[in-house]
Amino acid sequence: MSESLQTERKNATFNIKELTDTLNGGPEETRKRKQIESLVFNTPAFHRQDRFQLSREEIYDYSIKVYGELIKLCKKENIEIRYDNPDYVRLVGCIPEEIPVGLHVGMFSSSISDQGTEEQQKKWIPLARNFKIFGTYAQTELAHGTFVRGLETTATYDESKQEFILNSPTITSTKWWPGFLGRTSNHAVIAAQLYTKSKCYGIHMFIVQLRDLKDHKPLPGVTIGDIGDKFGFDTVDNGFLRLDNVHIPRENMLMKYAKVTPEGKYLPPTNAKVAYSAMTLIRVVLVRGSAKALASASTIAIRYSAVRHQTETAPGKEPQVLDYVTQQYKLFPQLATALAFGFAGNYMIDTFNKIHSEISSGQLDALSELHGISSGLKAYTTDTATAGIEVCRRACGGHGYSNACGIQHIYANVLPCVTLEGENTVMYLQAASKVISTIKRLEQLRRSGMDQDEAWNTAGIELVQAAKAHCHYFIVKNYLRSLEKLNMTPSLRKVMNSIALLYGNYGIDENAGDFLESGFMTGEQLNLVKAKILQLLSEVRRNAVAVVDAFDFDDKYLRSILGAYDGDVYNRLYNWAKSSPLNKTEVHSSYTEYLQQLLKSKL
Ligand SMILES: CCCCCCC/C=C/C(=O)SCCNC(=O)CCNC(=O)[C@H](O)C(C)(C)COP(=O)(O)OP(=O)(O)OC[C@H]1O[C@@H](n2cnc3c(N)ncnc32)[C@H](O)[C@@H]1OP(=O)(O)O
Ligand SMILES: Cc1cc2nc3c(=O)[nH]c(=O)nc-3n(C[C@H](O)[C@H](O)[C@H](O)COP(=O)(O)OP(=O)(O)OC[C@H]3O[C@@H](n4cnc5c(N)ncnc54)[C@H](O)[C@@H]3O)c2cc1C
Repeated sequence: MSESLQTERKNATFNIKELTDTLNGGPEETRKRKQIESLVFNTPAFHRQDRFQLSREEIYDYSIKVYGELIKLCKKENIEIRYDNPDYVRLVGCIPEEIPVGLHVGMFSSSISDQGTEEQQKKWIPLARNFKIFGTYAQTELAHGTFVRGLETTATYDESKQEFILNSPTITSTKWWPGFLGRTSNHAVIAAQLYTKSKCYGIHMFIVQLRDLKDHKPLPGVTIGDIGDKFGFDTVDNGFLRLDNVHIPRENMLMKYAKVTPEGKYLPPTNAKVAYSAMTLIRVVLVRGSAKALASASTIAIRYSAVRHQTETAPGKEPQVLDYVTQQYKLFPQLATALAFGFAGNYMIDTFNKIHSEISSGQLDALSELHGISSGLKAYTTDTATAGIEVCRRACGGHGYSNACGIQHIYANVLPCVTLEGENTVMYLQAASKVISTIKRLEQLRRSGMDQDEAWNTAGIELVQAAKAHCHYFIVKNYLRSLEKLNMTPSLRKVMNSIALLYGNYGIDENAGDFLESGFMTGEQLNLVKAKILQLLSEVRRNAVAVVDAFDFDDKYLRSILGAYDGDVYNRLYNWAKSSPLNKTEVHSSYTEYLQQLLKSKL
């Protein structure tokens, strides 16, 4: 155990377990979480030491193995695989890899349970829940992702056969990006333009079988594969799919809201956007996912910054880098943001569950509001967390650039979230319409003679800025309100208040221009904010390691040599480097192959 970390933990002014329980929702929730997590951390199949030395194909193969192990574990422990089962969420939440079950449960199954009729749910949900089929959610196409109404895949109703014919009419209509589509899934919920009696009724969802259940070969009319290497998400076979007049029964259209009768008559839903419900669920999940990712990166960087000593500030005295105010200004706001986003994630999940049960009973009034706030918070938290995770990585200096740091994998897994489930700019624009000052701007543009679309586009930058400000304001308000409602000992509350005040003041300092421009604050007041930040950094310093310890991440989850709980960084780093495949032999074969000839040749 690193002496520096031991001292940090001894100096803490609050009870770490109390904060862990507070963040988990109580000691019983902590107990349940740790009990469930131990199932994963004690199953060797979930932890390959050489995971980051595997080829893309080996990693995919490994992810499918983990998929199978997870299903076996859930069956053995009688944990129902549902996104609304807390034990399942705890279990899958401690596996740091993106594995196929996420999309199968979080989008394929949830689309059917949210948008399928009773009969359709009775037929498909047991198959999905018992993994008799593997599904994905195939909406995005080669040429369209954001513009859902512009998708080109067609589903044309043939009333003589009472079937839909699914077709990819153009190269641009090829489904492109859906997770676990390329190699894994044998079914998909497919978004397609519905045609009946030669009329188009827009995007609807259809269950389509893609592969034979006996030998997993693509069915007739199905061309399918992986889209190739990506920036990250290397366990995921994001795929492409072309459909050449694939026939499916009429009953495969998800018809809880919109319907097509056997005679081909279209019966519209009360709100067409209910078809988008699967996206809303994942946007809600991504808010909490961003908090967890930033908390993980903060844990690694703050522990390492307590272990790392650098530069003599006095003869013979080399301080911990965590004592540098610049290092505190990098890391403590990330820690505060992770906590703020955690509370925002809790709010989002609670709000989603409340509105989701209303929607399930047919009350769709709050659908648009849920869409607005979930889109805005998804955009704001994924943007901010992605940037903050990189700040944490850079704060680890040279070893932050080694894969031994562990932050790279967190970053690579969070980075696509600024795009998937709705490209963030477009998502901000879903919340901006609620912001009064921007509306005034739009009205001014309209009065100048612009039409709505042109005015909206011209005001786009301000709309996005307004949406960000709205989301930031909401998160600060929700953070403070959440702390007020929590029972905490005075010592813990003091620490949490300092961190929350740091988050608020840091946000003002980061956006000082807006506060000045809007007249909300003077230059003098902004100087007071900067002074307050310095004071708060000093207050947080003493407890920073104890606060990240309270996140209670297992070393097997963090997979970080720099951020391990015991802080034994240098020994581990040396042994990790020595175990690199490149060091298998004293002399690498490239010497005899190439270097030796170079040395001998007369260049
Ligand atoms: C744990 C599981 C791991 C999963 C890993 C993640 C896998 C990734 C999956 C994906 O990426 S799936 C594909 C995601 N794609 C998108 O997010 C596409 C983004 N684009 C859209 O959502 C829509 O195109 C749009 C930008 C919202 C615009 O939609 P549309 O053009 O149809 O809207 P308008 O005709 O302009 O009408 C706006 C009107 O509709 C309301 N609305 C829009 N979307 C929703 C919704 N999801 N829910 C409810 N309401 C919605 C919107 O509020 C407007 O209402 P009013 O203001 O007019 O009342
Ligand atoms: C890792 C990963 C996993 C994915 N998994 C799935 C999946 O499982 N299923 C699925 O269906 N899809 C999936 N996707 C696709 C994803 O949902 C889309 O990429 C996403 O919705 C963005 O759409 P796009 O790619 O068309 O981006 P575009 O919209 O083409 O974005 C390009 C640029 O255009 C800008 N832009 C676009 N429209 C507007 C506008 N109206 N106003 C202002 N600016 C605009 C954007 O802001 C952006 O800067 C995945 C993507 C990734 C990266």
